[in-house]
Amino acid sequence: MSIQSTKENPLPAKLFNEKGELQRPVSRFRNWISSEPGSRFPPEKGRYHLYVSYACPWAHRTLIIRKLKGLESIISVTSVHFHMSIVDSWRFVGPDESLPMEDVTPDPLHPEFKRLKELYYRADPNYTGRFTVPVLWDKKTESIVSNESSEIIRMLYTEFDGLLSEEKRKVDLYPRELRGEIDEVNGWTYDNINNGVYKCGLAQTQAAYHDAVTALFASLDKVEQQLSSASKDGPYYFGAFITEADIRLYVTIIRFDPVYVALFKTNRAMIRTHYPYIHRWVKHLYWNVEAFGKTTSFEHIKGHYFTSLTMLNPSGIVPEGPVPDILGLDE
Ligand SMILES: N[C@@H](CCC(=O)N[C@@H](CS)C(=O)NCC(=O)O)C(=O)O
Repeated sequence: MSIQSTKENPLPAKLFNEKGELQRPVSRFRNWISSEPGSRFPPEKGRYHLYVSYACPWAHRTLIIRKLKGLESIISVTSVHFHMSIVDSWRFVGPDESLPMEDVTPDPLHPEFKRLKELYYRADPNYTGRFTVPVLWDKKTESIVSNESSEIIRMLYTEFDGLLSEEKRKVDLYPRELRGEIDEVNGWTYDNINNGVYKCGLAQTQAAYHDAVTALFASLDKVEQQLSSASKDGPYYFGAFITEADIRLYVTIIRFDPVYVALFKTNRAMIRTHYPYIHRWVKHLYWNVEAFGKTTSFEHIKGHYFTSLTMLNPSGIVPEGPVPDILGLDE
């Protein structure tokens, strides 16, 4: 069976395989900021700008690291409006629009730009891919360093360390002794959880949905197990300190009950009722660790998914529940 792009499913047909399963395209701009001598993109204060959406889980990763590493005064940020057009992608807010959260402004570098796609065309007039966030922009060469979040976060871990305080330099989110485990966890977390929820929501056949939702909940069970055994050493995925595994998982789990359960039909269970260890872990990060809580906006998150993915929610109505979006630490 081949999947066609239709009014009901306006996403391009090439995003799906013949089984109706979502195939996320690979990112096109894959340069690295590097402190190596002679590097094309050396770390410099004020040179780079991150374009994000507070709604987007991939962009959310970069916002968390920027705060954890204390890069706020080194890398500036702009968030787009939470509404994403399926055809034209993200837009900047207008000068008179006011949305929650910091840095939701017109493009400060190109005030004439209305949409994120103009940035992509500035970097490459022949660009043909999707216009995704995050984008790490180089002000000096007016080009995109990278639009792949998994690589942007790793640049931010170490490449700016020469500009940071001793305390921030010590923040190590990818410690040598855990790299093997983190990479192993990343593989199935990405396939079955981060991208897995999208595979559930955008599946074009019952079988594709069933396979995705089964893999998703089997992986959540595995995470629950891990957090239960790590909890004797501390509140994080590997116990005592935050690593990349916490960041990659958080951005999906924080959106799970408020969005994915309803919109993506991941409703075999909710985190708050069925996964006590995951629930405790996510509440701790949200309430106690600023880099997580202060970069999370339920207005952007709910507004985005329920009004943008109109093929799943044609009325664009944003559900009021669950109430509250996240429970308190002792609830
Ligand atoms: N591989 C990319 C994926 C980013 C991505 O898919 N972002 C979505 C938002 S959650 C997007 O901007 N989509 C716009 C579009 O497809 O038009 C990354 O991790 O950086």
